[in-house]
Amino acid sequence: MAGDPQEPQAPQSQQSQQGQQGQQGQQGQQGQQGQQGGADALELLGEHGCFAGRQRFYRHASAAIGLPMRFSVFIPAQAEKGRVPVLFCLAGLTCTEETFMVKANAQRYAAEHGLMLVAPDTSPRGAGIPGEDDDWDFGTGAGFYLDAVCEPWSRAYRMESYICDELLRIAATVLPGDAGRVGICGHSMGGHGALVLAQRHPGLFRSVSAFAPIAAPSLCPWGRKAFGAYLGPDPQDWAGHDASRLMERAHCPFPEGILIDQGLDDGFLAEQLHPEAFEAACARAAQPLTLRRHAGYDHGYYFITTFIRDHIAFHAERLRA
Ligand SMILES: N[C@@H](CCC(=O)N[C@@H](CS)C(=O)NCC(=O)O)C(=O)O
Repeated sequence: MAGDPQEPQAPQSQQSQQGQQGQQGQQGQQGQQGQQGGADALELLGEHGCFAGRQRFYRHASAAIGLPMRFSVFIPAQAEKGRVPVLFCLAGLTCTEETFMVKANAQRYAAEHGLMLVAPDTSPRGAGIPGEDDDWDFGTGAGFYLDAVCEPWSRAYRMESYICDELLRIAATVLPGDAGRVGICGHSMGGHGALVLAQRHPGLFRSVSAFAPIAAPSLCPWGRKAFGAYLGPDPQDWAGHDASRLMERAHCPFPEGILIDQGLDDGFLAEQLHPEAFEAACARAAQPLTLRRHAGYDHGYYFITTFIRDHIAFHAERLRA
């Protein structure tokens, strides 16, 4: 369990989480950074056998956030033979680094395809910012996967840098991920994160999908509340962090398509999610989009686990080369 620090029972070859790059196959430019100075040292909090691979939970001192951060990773058995493609899995409001791994059943399909899964926490924790724990949809558990520019949030709420610089580097150096084959998916706030980070960092992420994403945060209460505090009161300043507004000014950033699943019994759909705005933006941008609307499914993980197999296969196909 991620919340219980325990003595790791890692195999001998994995007890040190640094300096094993040479055994994990080829490493790219980012691998060089991971070897210097021990800045990316990881503390193994828990490890479990899972579909012939390893499910691990880590804590580390995050330079991007300035606080300890936790993340989880599923390493498939294929990593014993060399670097493997990586899929970042971003969870929604109130979730932790544990939620997706425990509830989505993604490991079963990631093991089949040889994909490594990385699930970060959903915000910094314990930043000491007044009000950070007051609301379930803002502050702790609600980092929105962006770098805040407004004080006091900008002191720690830097989830975009954390994921795109720090965690990606760790995944491809200390861990056996391939920096050239990285995809991103997410749920709700994490779906927003996936659609936005993929568009903001097209060189990093080669595939993108989402479950019930907050697809037009400028238009919904969750997004307005978070963006207003993290990015400032002027909605003009939010355009670069809104999946639909980014797509409106793009031209087919993902020629191999984007996959979104949305439950039609989702209680947040009408007020918070706005997939139709992203759909319209994709049409304008000539971006292929598969947006599947499913009667009878709500916002939760029973919905996600129903369709996770398709998302893992979608990413595996695009990350294979
Ligand atoms: N405010 C409610 C709703 C939060 C919620 O639905 N969070 C979604 C993401 S937006 C989630 O994935 N929750 C975790 C779960 O369903 O296990 C709560 O605190 O439970």
